[in-house]
Amino acid sequence: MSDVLTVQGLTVSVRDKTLVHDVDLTVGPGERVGLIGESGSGKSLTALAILGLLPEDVHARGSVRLTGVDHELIGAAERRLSRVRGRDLAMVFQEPMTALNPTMRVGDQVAEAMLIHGTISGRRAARAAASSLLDRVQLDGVARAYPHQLSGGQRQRVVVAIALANDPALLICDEPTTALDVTVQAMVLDLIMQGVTARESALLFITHDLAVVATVCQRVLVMYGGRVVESGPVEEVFTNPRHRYTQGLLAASDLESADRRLPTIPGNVPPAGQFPDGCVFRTRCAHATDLCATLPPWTGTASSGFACHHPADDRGSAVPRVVASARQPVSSTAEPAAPTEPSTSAEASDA
Ligand SMILES: Nc1ncnc2c1ncn2[C@@H]1O[C@H](COP(=O)(O)OP(=O)(O)OP(=O)(O)O)[C@@H](O)[C@H]1O
Repeated sequence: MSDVLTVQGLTVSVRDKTLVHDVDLTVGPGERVGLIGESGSGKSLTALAILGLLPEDVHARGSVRLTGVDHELIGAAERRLSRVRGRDLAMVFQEPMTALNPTMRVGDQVAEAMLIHGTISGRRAARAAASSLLDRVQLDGVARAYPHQLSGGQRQRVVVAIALANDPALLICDEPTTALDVTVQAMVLDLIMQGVTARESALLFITHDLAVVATVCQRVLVMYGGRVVESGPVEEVFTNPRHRYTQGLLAASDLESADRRLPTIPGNVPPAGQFPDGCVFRTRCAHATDLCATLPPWTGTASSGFACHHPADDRGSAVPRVVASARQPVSSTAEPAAPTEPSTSAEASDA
C-alpha cells in the first residue's frame, strides 16, 4: 500500500538562511513515526511546512504529498490547504490554548470541526457526535464549558478530540504533552495512541522525549542542523545508533543512569543558518576528520539509514537503556477520570 505521507527534498528557508535541508520522509498507513533532535534542529519547521502553516517570511520548497489528496501541498493555495487540514491531516501542538477558540464552548468547537469538513450534517447530529467524542477522551460533561474553565490536560484532550473528529489519514503531534503536568502526560499520550489505533491513522510524533518515542513509535528520524542524520526502526536506532549525533543524544538521555551525571554532547547547537558545511555535526563531534567537511552520503535505504563519514560500528556499545525503561504501557499513570462538571479556572492549572 502506498505511503500516507511522502515528503521529498523539503527545504525551508528564511531570507538567505536555510533552516531545513532536503528532508525526505515517509509515513506508511497506520505507521507511527517519531521525529527527534535537540532544540533548534528543525523539527517544528518540518511539521509546519507539511501543514502549510509556516510564517509568512519563511519559505518551503520540495514536495509534500498526502494520500487521498490529488494535489501537491507545497505552494498550494490556502483555500485548498484548509480543506486538507483538519480532514485528511490533523495536528496537535504543545499549547492547547492556541488551538482553541476562547469564546466558544468546547462541545461546539468539536461539532464545528465535523460540520466544516462535512463529516456530519446538521447541527443537532454534530452536537451529539461531539458529545460522544468528548466522552471517548474521558471528558463527559464538559461540552458546555469554555476552554478557560478546563485544566491544561482537559484542554489538550479537547484538542485531541477535534484532531481526531474527521478520522484523519495522518495526525501530526508536536510536543503534545510538554506543557502538561507529568501526571496527565501519560493519559493524553494514551488517548492519542488509542485514537490513531482505532482509526488506523498514521502518526508523525515530534518530541524531545526519547522514552516517549520508544513507547509510541515504530520508526524514528533523528534531526540535527535542519537535516535528517539517521532513521530506522526505533529498536534498531536506539540500540545500535550509527550516527555520532544519535549516539550522543541517546547517551545524554540515559534514563537509568545511576548517578544522574549524564554525558552531554560537547558544545552548543549553532544558531539557525550557521551550521558548518559538510557534516552539520562535525564541530561537536569527537570523531570528525577533514573528510567531514564534505557532505556525508546517505547510507542505507530510504526508510532506514544514516549520513555519517565515521559511523559507529561497535554494535550495542551505545547506551540503549532508554528503550528498556520506556517499554511500559503509557496508561499506567493515567489522570483520574475527568469531573462531570467543568473545573473552575482556579483549580485548573496543570498546564
Ligand atoms: N520564523 C523564523 N525566522 C527565523 N528563524 C527561525 C524561524 N522559525 C524558526 N527559526 C529557527 O529555525 C531553527 C529550527 O527551528 P525549529 O522550531 O524547527 O526547531 P525545533 O527542532 O522544533 O526546536 P524545538 O524542539 O525547540 O521546538 C531554530 O534555530 C529556530 O530559531
